[in-house]
Amino acid sequence: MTAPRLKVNWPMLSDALALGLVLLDGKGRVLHWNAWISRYAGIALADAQGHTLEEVFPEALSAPFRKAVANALRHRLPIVLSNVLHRAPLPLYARAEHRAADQRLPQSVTITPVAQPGAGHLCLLQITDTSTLATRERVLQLRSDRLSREAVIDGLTGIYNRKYLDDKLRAELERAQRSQVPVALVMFDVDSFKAYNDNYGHPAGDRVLVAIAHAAREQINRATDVLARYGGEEFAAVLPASDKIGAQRVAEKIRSAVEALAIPHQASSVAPCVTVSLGVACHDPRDGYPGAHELLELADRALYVAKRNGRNQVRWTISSATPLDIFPVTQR
Ligand SMILES: Nc1nc2c(ncn2[C@@H]2O[C@H](COP(=O)(O)OP(=O)(O)OP(=O)(O)O)[C@@H](O)[C@H]2O)c(=O)[nH]1
Repeated sequence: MTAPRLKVNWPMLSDALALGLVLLDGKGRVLHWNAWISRYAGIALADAQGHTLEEVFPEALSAPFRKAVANALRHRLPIVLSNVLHRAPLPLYARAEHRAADQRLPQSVTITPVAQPGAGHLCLLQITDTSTLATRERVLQLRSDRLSREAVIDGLTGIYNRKYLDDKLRAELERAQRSQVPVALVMFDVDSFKAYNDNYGHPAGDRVLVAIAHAAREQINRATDVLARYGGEEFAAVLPASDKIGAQRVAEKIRSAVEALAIPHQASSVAPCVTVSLGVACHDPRDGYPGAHELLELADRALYVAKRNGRNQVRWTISSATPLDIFPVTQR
């Protein structure tokens, strides 16, 4: 049994397609295009037939597109212009306001050489609208940006988290070694914070951490400085290209900014308000190459001395220090 023969109306069928079709002759002149192209180009087929695409779209076809069509006609090379590298080769617009703003429809274009007996070599262009793909890509990009941000940001205070600071400290120590510039680390910790939580409640304690983070951030001016919540009620700042004078100044500014917040703390063993103790470790590349862990330990040791000596103060040390080389900054 033979299959029933159907006389297909190809032009009608191509007009029903949800993609653009353009057929060019061997000289690159339009032989035919479908209704989809007429709609998005805003040009009737009759006005395009017999003209090259440069003549039809004098307002700029992308250079890679023109080259790809020429290669298809001259060397019979098929090509796909993906929307990643070539977002919109043809001036096609979904809406009039997009045309006014030259906001082209995102497209993917497939260019195929076609041998037509009796008519020489033709070239078929298929153009698909990739705007939904582009929207999905944008959404995925936004989501991925958000996830990358969340991975390095502390949820409570909005400043960087420990992981980011550890990475940054390692990178800055390497850079310090290469460029022979100093780098400093400040660690600070809220004084009598257990007593604060016990007295005012955990949510009030959280608000104090947020206020301290914001106050400290305002004291850190350089774009390359990084302030992080290092864990619990402990914070840290990496100060690239800072020597001990600069780092001591920043640490003292943080100390007095927290004091100036004047957050009442009746249960503190130090002052009637919330205070912080700070330890600074400065690294001069001429003293060798300490690891991040070593510098953190030095800053922590200085912080410990600040705590032991009465809190609400800054103590500092340098990377070539012996365990006893911890010096005061805060003047009393
Ligand atoms: N509200 C709040 N409290 C926290 C958070 N993380 C840690 N803490 C509390 O911080 C307190 C730290 O207590 P300690 O390590 O004893 O230190 P401290 O009481 O501040 O005493 P010094 O540091 O010696 O002045 C603990 O009670 C923790 O529960 C947090 O995210 N929010």
